[in-house]
Amino acid sequence: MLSIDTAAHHGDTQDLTALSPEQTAFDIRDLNLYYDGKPALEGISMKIPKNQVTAFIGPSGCGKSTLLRCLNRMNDLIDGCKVTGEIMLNNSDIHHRNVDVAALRRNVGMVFQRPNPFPKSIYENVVYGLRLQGINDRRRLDDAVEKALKGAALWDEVKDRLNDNAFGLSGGQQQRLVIARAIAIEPEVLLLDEPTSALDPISTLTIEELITGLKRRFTVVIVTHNMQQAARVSDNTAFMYLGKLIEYSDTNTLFTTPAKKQTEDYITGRYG
Ligand SMILES: Nc1ncnc2c1ncn2[C@@H]1O[C@H](COP(=O)(O)OP(=O)(O)OP(=O)(O)O)[C@@H](O)[C@H]1O
Repeated sequence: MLSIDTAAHHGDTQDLTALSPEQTAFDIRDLNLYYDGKPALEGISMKIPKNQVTAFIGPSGCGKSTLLRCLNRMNDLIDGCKVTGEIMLNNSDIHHRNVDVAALRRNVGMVFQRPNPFPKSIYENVVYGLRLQGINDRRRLDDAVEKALKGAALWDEVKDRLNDNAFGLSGGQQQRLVIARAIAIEPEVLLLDEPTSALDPISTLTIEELITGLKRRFTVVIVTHNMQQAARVSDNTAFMYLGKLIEYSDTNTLFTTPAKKQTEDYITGRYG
């Protein structure tokens, strides 16, 4: 029996291979990725369900962040990076030549390990993406700020100082501000790359609670080093090792009755 508690957020087991197109956010098909000819992802196929939290876990260097970055084509920015295979989002491959990559990245937002607010007011951080879209109507922006900050569980802490510089916030508040900035433009998907690894335990807990709430409006994909975190926040977990997807199932099954010995060895702390 493994000691990780997955009871908090999960219902029944689910068969992730049997998701219908309507239930599926990403359908990844035989994805391979090479950095300067060296494989970093090999033959990844998986369906990531809509409005759930899916976690990527595995030892350092196994390809978690690389796979996450594939989902909004952030790897395009890396020289020498080559991708083969398909990633279907809303029934079309995000690699298709007609895809507007900027629009894709608006629809598939990303939050990184270290909070990266802009050197601007709290308010201007949140409305940044809206202003880029040409929205300047004060009432509309005010409403969006309130909605996004409430959605990021930060409103009560900052509502009386929206014009203060974002750098005056704590690290945990800055990370929630960055999440507010990402959700203000109403993406379908939020990618979180180790969003709490630079935060203290209390801020980590606040963000974990927030993530659980976010899935009502967004599909969430999170990379985490922390297995307890994956167990606490995610509905589904993918265990990766050396660029391969070793096992992928609902979180409860993966942590209580893993099908593969490699998964069991990892979650029981035998390596990694
Ligand atoms: N920009 C890059 N150029 C070349 N190789 C890279 C690049 N980014 C990652 N890699 C390599 O790809 C492999 C997977 O790295 P990746 O960062 O995706 O793993 P990870 O599981 O997220 O690791 P960690 O948990 O340490 O962040 C590693 O061997 C890494 O060295």
